[in-house]
Amino acid sequence: MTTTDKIHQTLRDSAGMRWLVLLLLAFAMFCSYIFMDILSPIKDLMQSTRGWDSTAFGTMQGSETFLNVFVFFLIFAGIILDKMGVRFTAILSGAVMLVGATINWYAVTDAFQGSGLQTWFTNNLNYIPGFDELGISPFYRGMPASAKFAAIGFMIFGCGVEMAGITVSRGIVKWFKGREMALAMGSEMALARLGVATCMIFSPVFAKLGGVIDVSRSVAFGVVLLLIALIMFIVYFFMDKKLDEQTGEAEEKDDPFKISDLGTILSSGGFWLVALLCVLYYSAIFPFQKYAVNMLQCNLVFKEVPTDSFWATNTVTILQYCIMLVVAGASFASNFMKKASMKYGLLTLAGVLLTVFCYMGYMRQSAETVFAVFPLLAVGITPILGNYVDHKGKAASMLMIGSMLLVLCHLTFAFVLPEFRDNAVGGVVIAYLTILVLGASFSLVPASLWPSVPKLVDAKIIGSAYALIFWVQNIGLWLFPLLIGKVLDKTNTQLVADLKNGVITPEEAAVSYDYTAPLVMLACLGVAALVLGFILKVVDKKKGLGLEEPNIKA
Ligand SMILES: NCCCC[C@H](NC(=O)[C@@H](N)CC(=O)O)C(=O)O
Repeated sequence: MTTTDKIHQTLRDSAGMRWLVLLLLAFAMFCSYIFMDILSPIKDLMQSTRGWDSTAFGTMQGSETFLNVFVFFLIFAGIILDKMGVRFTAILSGAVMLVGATINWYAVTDAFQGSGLQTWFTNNLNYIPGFDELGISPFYRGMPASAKFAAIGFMIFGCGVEMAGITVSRGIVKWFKGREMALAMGSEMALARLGVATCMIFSPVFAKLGGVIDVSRSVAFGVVLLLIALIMFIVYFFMDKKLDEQTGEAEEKDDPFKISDLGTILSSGGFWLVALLCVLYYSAIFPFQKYAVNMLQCNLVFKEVPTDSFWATNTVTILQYCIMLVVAGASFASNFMKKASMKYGLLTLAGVLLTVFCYMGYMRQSAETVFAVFPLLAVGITPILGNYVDHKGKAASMLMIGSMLLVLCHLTFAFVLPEFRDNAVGGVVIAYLTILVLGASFSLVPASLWPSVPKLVDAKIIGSAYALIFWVQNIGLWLFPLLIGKVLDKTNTQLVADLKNGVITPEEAAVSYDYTAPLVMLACLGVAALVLGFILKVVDKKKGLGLEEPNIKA
């Protein structure tokens, strides 16, 4: 390297620095995905210790998207990102997440119980005029005070986490465009999936620590992680500042963002195709994730598992988590291996571990351990597929294949799985295979969708473009969990009546739903996503959008 080359080298040109930046951003997202689902695995404890029934729990969980969707916070977040730049917005989003999470934590502590605040919330904030009539209010009369206050915190956290999501995406584009951008995004998403698995395993552990139940400990664990996320964003701030000093390109000053830029995004046909594909695809995945364990309970017969000791209940799950870490590491490492034999060796190891993983889930035989395989494939293959997009392209084709697999999986859950209800082995095997294929689909689409956005809009307005896509997507993420619940009740009228009349117990009813109709509804979303994927491929070919082109041109 000559002296001149050295002078022109920026932080971004150093692979080590680039990947350090990715680690900072991805770890912050890992922490925020943990908080996002921190209460999901302890729904039962929220009911027994804080009196949150399913409606209170669901309403509190749903509050996350409220400000983003109905108060258009995500749109403002995009504008802030494009006006103020990545590093300012990263710190702002980290701080907003932390404030929201702290309120959420205080709401579930013992200190809140019996406080003046609890009395006030019990008597006030029963509805939001206008929203209540539409059935979209995050509060209702009779909602426990702690759930109302927690919902306020979760709403604020929701603004921060989605703002962080678009900021991290734009940060990755800034540091990796023209380099390993899809691999970087894939690795970031793989770590986010690991975050979901982490909270599923560790949240109950913290809540039950030392044999004394305290749900606020789980939330406190999440708050501490969000503090670490903020520190990660602060470190990122200084690295990003240094980069701008080196390149002399202050993104937010050189070519300031104007509101009219939003019109430019909205008038792009390619952008709309990707945004609609995103809402259709993610609406068939994230909302399904909330019901998947119950769907398996309703379609398979599981043997009783001892719950008397922590280790009897959790050993297999913790081992599965360790395997997941190894698979993630092997997948990530395989992208950097120069020798093909090493690469295949690591992939074979991942395959063997995957088999062990499935076998343990089968031995443990519970819906949660069977479904635990879902993030595993996504963790393992998202970085590999990202690497493929970087070097070979084919993003539009991957979107189509991913949507096709999604349809196939939902139809298998709807029509094939129920046929194996009395066949313990056959049912579990079909469930595993279908969940694995669904996990592959959940790698194909995200790994190709997000890195395609920078090819459709100008770099200056990429933050607003991501924000608009997230906003459209959030509408689906709010609507479909609600619709699945309503369709379930409407298509299981006998069950609902029997439960009401006391013919069956709530425990029996909970595992006896017929999921055919909601699953067909989700498969229809997949068909619509497939059609859009096909149109996108045709448009890409006609207009030369470059979606099938690799990110790294030799
Ligand atoms: N760099 C990729 C960013 C998108 C990742 C994507 N997450 C979302 O779309 C979130 N808006 C989801 C949510 O709000 O729950 C993902 O695949 O996880």
